[in-house]
Amino acid sequence: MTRIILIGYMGAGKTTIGKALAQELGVPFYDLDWYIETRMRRTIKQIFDEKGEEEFRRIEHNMLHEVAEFENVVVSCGGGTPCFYDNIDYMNSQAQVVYLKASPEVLYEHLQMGRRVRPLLLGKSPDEVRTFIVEQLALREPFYSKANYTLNVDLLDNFTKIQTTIENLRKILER
Ligand SMILES: Nc1ncnc2c1ncn2[C@@H]1O[C@H](COP(=O)(O)OP(=O)(O)OP(=O)(O)O)[C@@H](O)[C@H]1O
Ligand SMILES: O=C(O)C1=C[C@@H](O)[C@@H](O)[C@H](O)C1
Ligand SMILES: [Mg+2]
Repeated sequence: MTRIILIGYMGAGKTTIGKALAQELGVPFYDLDWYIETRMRRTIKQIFDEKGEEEFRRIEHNMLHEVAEFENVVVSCGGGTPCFYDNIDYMNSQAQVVYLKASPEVLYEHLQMGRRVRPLLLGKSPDEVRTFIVEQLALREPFYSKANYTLNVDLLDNFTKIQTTIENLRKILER
């Protein structure tokens, strides 16, 4: 049985790498943010706006328990998922959990790509976003580093190297 969960800060590449890894392993891919959006029929931003972060975290916790019980899957989490409730311990008990570790500089670069709305970064200037990443990453690192595997993705920072990331992941997971 293959059950792999990717965690890490916003922009680390959980969705990008997760999707590609699932395709290679021939198993379904679930992105927890997308799963929540489909189940709630609301975007993550709408949930934050309408219900607040605390309620979002409660929904996220419940939905994590749904997807982490599927068999033969790759799941990518939201950036904050491991940092609330007992989510990280629960994930470690259910799956091979991989922390995609990236420096604030690489995270910042990634967050400039794509057009995804990230409620926690809205309304911040580039400098404020940089400072926010450094400070929040320091607070979250103790949770992320509990993952039973860690892969540093700083050196794998371009599109062709996404394949190298997948190969490295398969090696450490022996999949
Ligand atoms: N190894 C990589 N090399 C180059 N670009 C990457 C790499 N990983 C991710 N990216 C790019 O960085 C951006 C953010 O990646 P992605 O959306 O997968 O991050 P995430 O961890 O899922 O973020 P979030 O927590 O906000 O959902 C994307 O545009 C993606 O193409
Ligand atoms: O880092 C976070 O706390 C978040 C990351 C996103 O994936 C979403 O789950 C949401 O925007 C919150
Ligand atoms: Mg994502």
